[in-house]
Parts: sequence; structure tokens; C-alpha cells
Amino acid sequence: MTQSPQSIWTDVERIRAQAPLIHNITNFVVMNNTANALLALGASPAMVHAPEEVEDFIDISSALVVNIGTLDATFVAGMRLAMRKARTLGKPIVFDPVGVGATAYRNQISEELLTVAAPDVIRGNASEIMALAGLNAQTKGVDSLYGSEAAIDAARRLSSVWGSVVVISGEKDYIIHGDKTAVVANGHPLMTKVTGMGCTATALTGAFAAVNADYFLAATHAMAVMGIAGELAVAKKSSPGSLQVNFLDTLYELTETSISNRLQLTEA
Ligand SMILES: Nc1ncnc2c1ncn2[C@@H]1O[C@H](COP(=O)(O)OP(=O)(O)O)[C@@H](O)[C@H]1O
Ligand SMILES: Cc1ncsc1CCOP(=O)(O)O
Ligand SMILES: [Mg+2]
Repeated sequence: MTQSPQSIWTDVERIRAQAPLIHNITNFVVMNNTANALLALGASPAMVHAPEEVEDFIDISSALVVNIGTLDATFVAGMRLAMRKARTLGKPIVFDPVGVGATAYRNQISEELLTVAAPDVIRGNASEIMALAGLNAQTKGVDSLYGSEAAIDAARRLSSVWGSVVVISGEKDYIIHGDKTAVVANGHPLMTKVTGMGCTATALTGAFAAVNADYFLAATHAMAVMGIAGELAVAKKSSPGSLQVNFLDTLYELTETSISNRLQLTEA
């Protein structure tokens, strides 16, 4: 199926009907936001990182989301075990290299995790995608210093080395796999004023990957839904605190019509 409002809606309905369990190993900042976003979309989130239990949790989950935002040695041990198990069981892995490029530790751990199990989808901002591809890119902590266009070549390289779908988020989101590119132009600049919106995009990608084994489509659908829900939330009230709450409500209230009316998706 090619990408369209209908194909996005089909996946939203699958998520709502199946409520797939999404196993998140994520950062302390966004655990609450991303769990609530997954619930509002219709998925069932669990934030589980203890090395003692992550493998058992993979057994019952439909996708794994790994996010290095507040990593430490225990988190990393859990990530390694969970990624290996998810790969063994053929469950989708979505990776968010938060802040890679900012410190040597983040660089070293991200590179190592890629070798433990190449993710099905990697989602980051432009600075993160460039840094993960080995470029000497500047980052401002967890925020990007570049527009998403700047990371297209880096995303292609990452995709060809690891076989992953690579998503660069920003004003325009680029979804890249091999020689395929989709561009989602939805969203609103105010989304950068709420912490964890990128992490939320990654978590929602896990839910779409749980119901659609074409991970290029799943990632594109997730970014379209993120952008459209962001726009609708800003239309309710254009301030960061309200956006954080209204974003959850718009995800929950999303309809096929709102997707058809707003979708700005092109393929190259
Ligand atoms: N300038 C912008 N205009 C529209 N949407 C944006 C803009 N910047 C970011 N977004 C959206 O905000 C969400 C988070 O992306 P981003 O800010 O790039 O991630 P991160 O928080 O990881 O840096 C994505 O859905 C993206 O499309
Ligand atoms: C602020 C912060 N610090 C460590 S992780 C984190 C959250 C980053 O979330 P996002 O990349 O989605 O803005
Ligand atoms: Mg981020």
C-alpha cells in the first residue's frame, strides 16, 4: 500500500484495535509524556529498563523503543539485553540517539548499540543523525543546531550501513530508506518548546511498527500523525504548557478526516 490518508488511518485503527504493548527503555524526562502519548494513540506502553527483566518483557511486547536520553551503565545493560532479544524474536526495534554528538559516552554507546542489533528505525534530529553517521556535527545538548535538510546525506549513509529506516525530524521530517524518501511537512515550531516531542515521535513510531511490518510506511505514518496532532493542538491554544496537554487530546480525538484535510506528504 502506498502512503495516503487512508493508509495512515488503517494503521491508527489497527493500533486502536490491537493496543500493542510497546516496551520502552527511555529517559527519565519523557517517560510520562511518551507513555501518555502511546495511550492516547491507542497503544499500551510500559517503561521497563531493569536488566533483570527486560528479556522477559520482550517476550510479551510487540515493539521495542530504545532512547538514550538519560543513559547510565544500568540502562545500557538493559538496552543491550532487550535489543538482542528483540532481534532474536524478530520484534521491531526503534532507536532514538538523544544527544549523540554531545559527549564521547553517548557516541560510544550509540555505536555499540547499533552493532548489538541494527534498529529497524532510527529517529533523531539533524544534529543527532549527522553525529550518528560519524560526522563532526555540532549539537546543543539534546537540541539540533541544523535544519533537517542538512542531515539527508548522513541519513542515507546510516540507512545503507545499518539497513535501517532513518527519520530526520524538524520543520520537515525526512523518512529515508535506501533510495526511498518521504517528506512530511506537517508540524509546528512550538513543538520544539515542549520537551520530549522528538522522543514522542520515536515512541509513536514503535506503535506504528508494531502494526505495520513495512517500517518505511510505519515511520512515515508516525511522523504524519505527530505533525498533524501538533498542528491541531496548537490551533486549540498556542502556548507550550497547553500544547503538552492538548497534544494528547488531539491524538486521542484524531479522525480520518483531520488527517485527509491536513496531510502534507510527498515522496521522492
Ligand atoms: N520548525 C518546526 N516546524 C514544524 N514541526 C516541527 C518543527 N521542529 C520540530 N517539529 C516537529 O516536532 C517533533 C519533534 O521533532 P524535533 O524537535 O526535531 O525532535 P527533537 O525533540 O528530538 O529534537 C517532530 O514531530 C517534528 O516534525
Ligand atoms: C531534556 C532532556 N535531557 C535529557 S533527555 C531529554 C529529553 C529530550 O527529548 P526530545 O529529544 O524529545 O526533546
Ligand atoms: Mg530528541
